[in-house]
Amino acid sequence: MLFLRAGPSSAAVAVAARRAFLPPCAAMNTGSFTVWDALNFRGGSRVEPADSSGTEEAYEPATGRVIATFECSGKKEVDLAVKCSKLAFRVWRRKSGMQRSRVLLKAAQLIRERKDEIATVESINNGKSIFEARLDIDTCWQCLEYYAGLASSMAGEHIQLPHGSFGYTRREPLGVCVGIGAWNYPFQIACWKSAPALACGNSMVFKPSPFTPVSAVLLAEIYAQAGVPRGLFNVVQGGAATGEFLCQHPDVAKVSFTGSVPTGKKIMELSSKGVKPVTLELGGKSPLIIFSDCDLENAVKGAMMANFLSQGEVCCNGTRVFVQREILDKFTEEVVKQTQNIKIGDPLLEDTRMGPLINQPHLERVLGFIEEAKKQGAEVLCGGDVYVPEDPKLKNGYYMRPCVLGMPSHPCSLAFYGTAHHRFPSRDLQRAHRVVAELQAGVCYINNYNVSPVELPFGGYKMSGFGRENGRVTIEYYSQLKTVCVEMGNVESVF
Ligand SMILES: C[N+](C)(C)CCCC=O
Repeated sequence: MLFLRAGPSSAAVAVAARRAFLPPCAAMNTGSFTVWDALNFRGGSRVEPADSSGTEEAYEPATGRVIATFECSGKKEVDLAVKCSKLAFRVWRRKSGMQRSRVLLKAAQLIRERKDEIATVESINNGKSIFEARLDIDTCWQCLEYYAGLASSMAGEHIQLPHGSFGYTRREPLGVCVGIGAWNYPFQIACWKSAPALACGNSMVFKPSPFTPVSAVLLAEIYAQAGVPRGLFNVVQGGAATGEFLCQHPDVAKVSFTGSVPTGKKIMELSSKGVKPVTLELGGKSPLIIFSDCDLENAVKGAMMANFLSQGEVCCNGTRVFVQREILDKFTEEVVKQTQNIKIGDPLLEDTRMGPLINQPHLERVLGFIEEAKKQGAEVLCGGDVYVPEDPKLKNGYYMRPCVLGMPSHPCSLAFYGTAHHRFPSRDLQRAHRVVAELQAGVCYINNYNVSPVELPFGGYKMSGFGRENGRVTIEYYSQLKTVCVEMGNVESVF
């Protein structure tokens, strides 16, 4: 179905006209999926943007096909989305926590019911295996359920003052929040940002990465179906220009971003002009420490989880693996063996465990990192080259064989980037906790890696950002505290 509003740009009209002649439904198969529907969502429906800051194409990484062509939202469209969001906020903020909770629970149930469909879209647009995409979607409905549970727990304090006077605090929502997502976990990021925001009584305008524009609109439809006020959760598509309009908008109260360090800095700079709080969930190149007293089998499994989820395109991956010398050879042998056994291929096949990288430039960048590491003395122990699957429809996909590098003792440019998260397997729990206390990292895993229970706060230290997603603490990042001071006696003026 196609929705148009008055006054779209000529480019948006052109896209809409093209869509009007195309079939309305999309086959959910590798090599044939195409999105004809509008990808912006505003005021409760899919819409073409009112103006444009450029045209983008989204790809299916497995085949290199264009699956969607869309207009990037311009200033006018961003204004309209924020306006809708502001109106919906006025309604939503007055709901009780229990009322908001019921809507979030309904949305969680809808995500569960549509899990396979959402995971399929995610797998096609991102390239990750369907097996993994389903696990991602599980953390999405869990996140909504978790914040539904917390929605009614937002409360203040009562504080007694002398002579019967008193004060109290109210925990209040911020207003229109902006979420800006990354391409590695498109639907998950939209949920991890919107669930706490909405639970606290905020509204949201969400901008997905232009590489993965498709699934956030499904979330918008789900929220609408679950009963949020029209305009509470809007989606604008676009790249840097659209992001800038959002960050600079005077009616935006907060920006939460997941993505690269340079873009995070830019977002912080733009938001600072309006003194807007930001949450930054940025990249990292985290160390993974393997102690010699570990359970080797679990340590190897942990190293695989730390490096190869989502084709290795994960912000908190443990890409620098430090292994105690006594077990280095055995550990390396096992990791190389298991890496070579990873089934690469069509992401929609049930037995595939690794799909293609997100796009051609990214593939070239990763291959370039490997070349650079080799120049610095690293030895390729397996993979690191382009992979061409046998299936002819995948021959233009962005595939690479997963790579294990034996690193020299001196640092490689490949390895040192930022600091996010650490983990190390050890049976000596005293040592584990002692080391954790010394690490400069937002998340530490002991005897596991890259698991994502929504009850636990997630985020980085230092260049990997600040603020947190998930966990109870995130309520504080989507709300503000109002203090009310009540005088029960006469005013004692100093004048
Ligand atoms: C779900 N993971 C694996 C913890 C990744 C979270 C998002 C980071 O890129």
